[in-house]
This record gives sequence, structure tokens and C-alpha cells, in this order.
Amino acid sequence: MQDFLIAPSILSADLARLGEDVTKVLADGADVVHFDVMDNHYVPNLTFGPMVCKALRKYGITAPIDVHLMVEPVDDLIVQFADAGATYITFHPEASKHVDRSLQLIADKGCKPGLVLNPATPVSLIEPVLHKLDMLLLMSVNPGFGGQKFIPYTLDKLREARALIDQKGLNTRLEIDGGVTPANIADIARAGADTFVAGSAIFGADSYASAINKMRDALAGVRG
Ligand SMILES: O=C(CO)[C@@H](O)[C@H](O)COP(=O)(O)O
Repeated sequence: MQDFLIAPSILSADLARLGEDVTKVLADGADVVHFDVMDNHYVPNLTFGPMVCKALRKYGITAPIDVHLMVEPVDDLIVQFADAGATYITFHPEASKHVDRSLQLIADKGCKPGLVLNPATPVSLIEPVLHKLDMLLLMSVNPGFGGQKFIPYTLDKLREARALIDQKGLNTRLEIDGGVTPANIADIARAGADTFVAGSAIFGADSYASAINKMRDALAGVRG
């Protein structure tokens, strides 16, 4: 398994001071910027687009930006986010008519491709293309909003996805998103996740550093 990465979701950041807030959370120990794109169509909420990603790069953010597309269709925005400086681009398989082609488009644009599964979508759906993924993101809440509770049955999906990735000898990152806190992150890691998205648990904390350190301490107990 790969190193553990902590990926704060900017959905819960101070959007009026986004550059500053992202700089601070990275300085306080985060590894990756998780960028939630919602279109008020695939999900019932509306967030930000490629201009904001480009603005973060212009502001000086050099950390990986993990763009999670909760949009339908996906191909136009894949191109725009790649041009805006995305590192990872992930999308939901239900949102593309041609999943393999959309994954290839991400790779051809020089980004790392990934897929996202909603809580009720089975892991088996992505098995044929697992070898093409740099990231498999499992949603542990229904997408659209921050601050929801972790859905416990997604731990079984993590175990299944981890077993598949390991059986095939792949380096695919296994990311979890929704309701991740310092209190449950160790169980989530034991189930197989190596990349942890957390919005409210980090940006809602009095100290980002202390929230991230609590997560790292819990994760240290998993690896020993
Ligand atoms: O993609 C989403 C929601 O659709 C997530 O990234 C949430 O933003 C995570 O927020 P918390 O559950 O950690 O508050």
C-alpha cells in the first residue's frame, strides 16, 4: 500500500479567502487539495469551475489538485480542468457515455485519471478499467454536500476495492470521501484506504494543524 495522504476538501474552506486558506492548510500538513466540482444537475449543489483551479495555481499553489467532477457530461470539463492545472481528475462512471474514452482523455491531457463510486454503486462496475486508474474514489456519503455522516457499509466496499487493487498488483490510490474524522480515520485505513478527503473535520476545526495531526496520529497506529 502507498503512503497515507490527507486531502482537505475546499468545499468547506473560506471561499472568500480561498488562496490564503489553501496555503494555510497545506502549511499545516495537508498533502493534496481536494477540489469538489458540482453542477446542480448531477448533484443538487453548485460550486466552482476551472477558473478557480487556474486562480489557485496562479496564486502559487503547487500541491497536487485532485479534481472530483460531480458533473454530467464530463469531457468538456476534463479538458478545461487539465488546462487549468489539475493533477488528478476523477468522475462518476454514470456521468460519461464512454468511460474508457473519458479516462483516456484525462491521461492524454497529462493528468492522472480516476473514477468515483457513489455509496450504492458496486465496486465490480469499474473492474474492467481498474488498471487504467491512478485513483479510485469511494464516496462514503451521497455526493453534493459537506458535513454528512460516514456511511458504515462503505467499509466493506473499501475492503473489496483494496483486495482487487492488491490482487492485480496495481498502484491505484484508494481514496475515501465523506464524513472522515480523526475518530474514524484509523478504521477507514484498516479497511484499505490510503487517501483521505476531509472537509468539515479540517476546515471546521479551530486549528487545521491539530485536526491533521490527530488524523496522522490515528494513522500511525494503523501502520505501527
Ligand atoms: O464530495 C463531497 C461531497 O459531495 C465531499 O468532498 C465532502 O465535501 C466532504 O465533506 P466532509 O464530509 O468531510 O465534511
